[in-house]
Amino acid sequence: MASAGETLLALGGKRTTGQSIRTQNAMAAMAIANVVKSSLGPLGLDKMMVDDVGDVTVTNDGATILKLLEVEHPAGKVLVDLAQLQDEEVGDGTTSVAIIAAELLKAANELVQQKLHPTTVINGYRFACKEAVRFIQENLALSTDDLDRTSIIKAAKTTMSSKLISTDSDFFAEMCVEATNLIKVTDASGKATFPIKAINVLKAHGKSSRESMLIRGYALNCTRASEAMPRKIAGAKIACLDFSLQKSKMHLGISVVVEDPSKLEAIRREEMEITKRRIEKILKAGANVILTTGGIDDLCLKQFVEAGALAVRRAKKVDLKRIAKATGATLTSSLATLEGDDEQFDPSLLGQADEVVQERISDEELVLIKGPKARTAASIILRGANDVMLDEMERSLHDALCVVRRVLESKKLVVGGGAVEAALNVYLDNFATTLPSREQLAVAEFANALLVIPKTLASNAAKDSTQLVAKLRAFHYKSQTEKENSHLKWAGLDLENGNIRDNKEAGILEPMISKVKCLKFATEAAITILRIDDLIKLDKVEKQQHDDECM
Ligand SMILES: Nc1ncnc2c1ncn2[C@@H]1O[C@H](COP(=O)(O)OP(=O)(O)OP(=O)(O)O)[C@@H](O)[C@H]1O
Repeated sequence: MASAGETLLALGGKRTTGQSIRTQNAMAAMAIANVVKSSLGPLGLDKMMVDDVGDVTVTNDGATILKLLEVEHPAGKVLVDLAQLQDEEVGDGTTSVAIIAAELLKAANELVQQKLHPTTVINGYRFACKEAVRFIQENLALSTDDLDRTSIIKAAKTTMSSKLISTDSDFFAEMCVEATNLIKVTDASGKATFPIKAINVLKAHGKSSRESMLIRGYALNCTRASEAMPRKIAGAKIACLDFSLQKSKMHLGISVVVEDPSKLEAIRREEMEITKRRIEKILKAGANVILTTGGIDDLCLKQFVEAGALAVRRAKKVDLKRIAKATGATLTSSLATLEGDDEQFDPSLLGQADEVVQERISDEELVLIKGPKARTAASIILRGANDVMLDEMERSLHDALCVVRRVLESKKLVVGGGAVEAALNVYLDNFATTLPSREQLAVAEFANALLVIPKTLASNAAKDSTQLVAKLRAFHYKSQTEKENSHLKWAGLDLENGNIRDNKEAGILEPMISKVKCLKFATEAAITILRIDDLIKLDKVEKQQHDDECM
């Protein structure tokens, strides 16, 4: 039987409308946010996820937790997508965005229950979000002049404070800032960008995380194909190939009928000759380092050894793409020319680097491409006890790299530890009273919903959240109403001591873009779900019945 708000469809399915669907969606969003809530902040805890084949993931990253949850509820899925979006756009703040969105939705649902039209709530939320972003940009952002290397390191440390590597955050923050600076690219207009995908992160079992290292250059987790090849090549000319240098075989489905048995040997020889000729062409173009995604036959290795070249087989395609970008090479998938005649390998396809060398780093042999000509490159080798730990270290490092990049690109920071949320709460609360329309209620609820962040941070740190947040609001009220106390706008939570402190001085800094995007995305997601007032769910077609019909 259908429950209240649900009607049965003639087609075979269910339709849920009005308040019932709104409450259902808000509850689903809250359920999802509650999963990640306890992982927020420096004293938040980790989650252990075990998938259907028994793979274990231990993480504190909101986006990863939500991705692994396999949420089925449509409104819940919006929240999962929201966290992914924040992850892609900013890299950090994924837990916060899910929590704020769920809180906004809960508040909106209550307003609608009090007979405020959803459209009014939506307008109020949009208005409040716009005003909040403006307030952050004008009053809460730390200007470019205050930014130096230490501030960037502090921002990286803040994002790592909640992660597994928090105890070594000084060490890793330095490493992230150095690595990001290494891959700086300045375009023609003089604008600097930091494509952090160019940083290759390798993971190696064993030793402690402190023994992780940064390498200037691209580290390829492969060794040279033969011991007879040189270990080091200076003035490297690099060919990046996406095909095998093995005995060439006929394509599948092609058959050659040979009537004369003596011709068989000739065919075999020619098969080998084709590859030999290819290698000759590559070497003739000037290549002395050959990297390929495919295999290299032992017979062909001889040619490389004789030419004094260094060849690497079975490299990952993604690595070769990055090496090609860094050295100015072109990843070549065949030697065929457009004219269709004989195969060619043009010297312009080669990339250049100061040196390519095989070195023993930690316990492994790696091929390093040092001083690439087109762009600089950086690699980080992570050390850790086991896979689970290394994976989480990689995720945390990724978050920190994203934060460093954002700070370097936008050059704006805000203070963390609930400072921004509390300041916005006080400001929007006052701002709401100046609005003579119904939207006033929605703006006030928006302001209240933001307090979920300091409240959760405090309760995760086992502190009295009600008292702490009240104290924090009082500080921010003073900062906004008394000119001589304006420095109190940097007041945030001191979670270790359960107090309020100047978080700017304490070095709890976050990129401004992370907060701004977090607010914008959370508001948009809440609005998307709030707009729904009808859910039509069709019944699944019974497979058994379908099979019977087919028989
Ligand atoms: N030392 C600190 N003292 C007080 N608050 C802190 C401290 N370090 C971080 N925070 C706060 O913790 C929150 C960030 O927590 P966390 O890193 O767990 O979540 P997230 O960044 O939202 O999501 P994720 O890291 O999972 O993508 C921010 O609000 C930040 O201001």
